[in-house]
Amino acid sequence: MAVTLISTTSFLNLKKPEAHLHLRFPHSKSTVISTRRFAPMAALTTAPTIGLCDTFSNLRKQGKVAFIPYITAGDPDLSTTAEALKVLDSCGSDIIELGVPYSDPLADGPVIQAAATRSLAGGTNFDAITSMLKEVVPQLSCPIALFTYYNPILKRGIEKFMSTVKDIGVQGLVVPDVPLEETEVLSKEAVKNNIELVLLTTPTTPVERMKAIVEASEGFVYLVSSVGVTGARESVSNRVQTLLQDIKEATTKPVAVGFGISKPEHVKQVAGWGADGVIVGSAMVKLLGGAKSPEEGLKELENLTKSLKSALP
Ligand SMILES: O=P(O)(O)OC[C@@H](O)[C@@H](O)c1c[nH]c2ccccc12
Repeated sequence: MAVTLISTTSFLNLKKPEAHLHLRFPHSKSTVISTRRFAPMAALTTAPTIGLCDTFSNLRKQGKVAFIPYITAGDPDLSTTAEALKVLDSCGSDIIELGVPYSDPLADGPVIQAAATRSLAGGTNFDAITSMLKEVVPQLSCPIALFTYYNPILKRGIEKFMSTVKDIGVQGLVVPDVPLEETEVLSKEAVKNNIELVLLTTPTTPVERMKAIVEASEGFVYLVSSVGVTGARESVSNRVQTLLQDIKEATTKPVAVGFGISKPEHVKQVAGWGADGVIVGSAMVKLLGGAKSPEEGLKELENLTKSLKSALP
């Protein structure tokens, strides 16, 4: 079973990595946003999950669009996260994006920032997440998307980080605050560990930079639908349609759209514009983090997933 640890590159075109501490994600042109997987083992084992790219090509053959939910690991706690992964998987998610909580999630809006704070306050750390994944991944039929910022990777060391996540069957990597210029370092280690490196492009990424990004992206290209941070929006900008066209002129790689998507009509619209996948985060996180009990959160997560998934071709 392969877990896809998707780590994004280069939301911010940061000449000096320390600069990102003063920048909000994503920005005006000046800070061009480029873009840069617990019970005893073998409890239930299924065939190894295919990778990101293969997941998309299988869906493409069936004329389907990937549904990719995001939740924050450890919010409200890791055992609920383990259950949530199974719920999302059984409700038909094609790739599940799981966030590693981080103290300075500059690309995240209030919902996901609060989830990260709760999770860290509850003692969640990277080792606990990977041991949970080691147990849960064999029970899932879809690759998990685990989301992390650059510091946790640097703190652990890129090589050690990559081999650790590979051991849980990870196939991809995405980090929102790493400069595109440093993508190469991640990419080399990623390839060595058979990890697909997913890169992101945004509405403010200049065409030439977007082309370099989609060229280097593995697995799929993440199109950030709107400027600003993550968070459910009332509507999805029509600009996504032209952004998708521009990207599809530059590459045949699958493109998944994220940011702001939270309703079936959003999902329908983005799929209708030609997206190969839709990513829904804050709307999911809000249900889990805001519920009176984990059971209630899981039930609401199931309902939202089913309603969004059913809106997809
Ligand atoms: O929360 P939204 O608006 O539905 O967007 C998806 C987003 O949550 C997920 O892909 C994500 C979580 N944290 C991020 C940081 C940067 C880019 C993307 C993300």
